[in-house]
Amino acid sequence: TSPSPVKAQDLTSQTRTKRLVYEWTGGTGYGAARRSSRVLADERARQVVEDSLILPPPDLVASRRRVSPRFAGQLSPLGEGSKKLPQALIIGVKKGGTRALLEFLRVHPDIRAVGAEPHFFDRNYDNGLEWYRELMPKTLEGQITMEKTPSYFVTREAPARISAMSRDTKLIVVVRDPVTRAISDYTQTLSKKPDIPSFESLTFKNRTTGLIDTSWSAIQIGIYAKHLDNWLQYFPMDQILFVSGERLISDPAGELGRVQDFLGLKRIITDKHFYFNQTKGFPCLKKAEGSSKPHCLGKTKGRTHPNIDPEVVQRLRDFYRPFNMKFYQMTGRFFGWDD
Ligand SMILES: Nc1ncnc2c1ncn2[C@@H]1O[C@H](COP(=O)(O)OS(=O)(=O)O)[C@@H](OP(=O)(O)O)[C@H]1O
Repeated sequence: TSPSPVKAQDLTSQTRTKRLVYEWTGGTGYGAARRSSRVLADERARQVVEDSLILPPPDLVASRRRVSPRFAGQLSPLGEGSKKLPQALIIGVKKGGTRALLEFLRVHPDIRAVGAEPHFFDRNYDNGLEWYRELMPKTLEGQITMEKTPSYFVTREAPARISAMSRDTKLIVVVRDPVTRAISDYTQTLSKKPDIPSFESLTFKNRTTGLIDTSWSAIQIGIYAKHLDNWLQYFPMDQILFVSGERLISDPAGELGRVQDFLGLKRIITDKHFYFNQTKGFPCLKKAEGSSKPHCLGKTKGRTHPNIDPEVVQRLRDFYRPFNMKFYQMTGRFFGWDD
């Protein structure tokens, strides 16, 4: 089959992204002031990032699939309404707090969301938009359809594909301190594969020189500024909202206020909807969507992290600092990860 227009567009984007990434890694001046061997090592690492950031093409599913029951969304009253493509997406980041945000947003009567992660714009794109639309819950006039798939944020093709669906799609990214995010990511993998090497050994290409292995996805995902560059080729900044993963825990109502404003919704989700569950150690909902009972997220959310060698944590903090600074500059928000 001949390539679709979207794929041709993707290729142009790849070239453009590479050029841009090159320009800003060379031109920001971050690190130029203190050119220690560590900084030089970081520069080398950034070069590696530039080459490896373009993630491998997704494992596209060729055949049209039947919609699985686990995708079944919420029903509108009396099952009325129609299925629409999402107008807003939570695109990342993995382990940022994306499930908490979606569960909290579902409390809003004007939001209808798919529970499972459709992975349409990365793994299932070849299934086509109709397949995607079928996954969505029915909505009434004025309601917003949403889904969350955290891997979109680091998928090279995702911005062009989402823009091809609708240039007006609103994008939400929950970001979290990249060092804690990496440890959280590792903790999740460890829970499934207990025999993997230690976090410390996976972090470095060479522990003696301190060269960080930026090809390890746990590290690469946290280079937010670089991934964001790719999105900015297709979407203006005011169409992307950044939610602080830390604030989502310390002040969920505050962050939900910002999200409701961004989506053009009345601020219905407020402080009254949350309580802090001491046992869970996280905010929970007093009443989940469609229920009268309190609801905390499940056991896979809020895992205990292993202790990581403090020197390795410090090395990672040093590595991420210039990328974080760039990210604060781009988004106009200070996330406070480098205090
Ligand atoms: N209210 C509430 N309850 C439980 N957990 C919360 C909450 N708010 C944010 N978080 C944080 O969400 C982290 C998991 O992020 P994601 O849901 O984005 O993970 S995933 O990418 O979908 O696997 C998860 O990471 P870990 O603590 O490392 O497990 C939590 O820290």
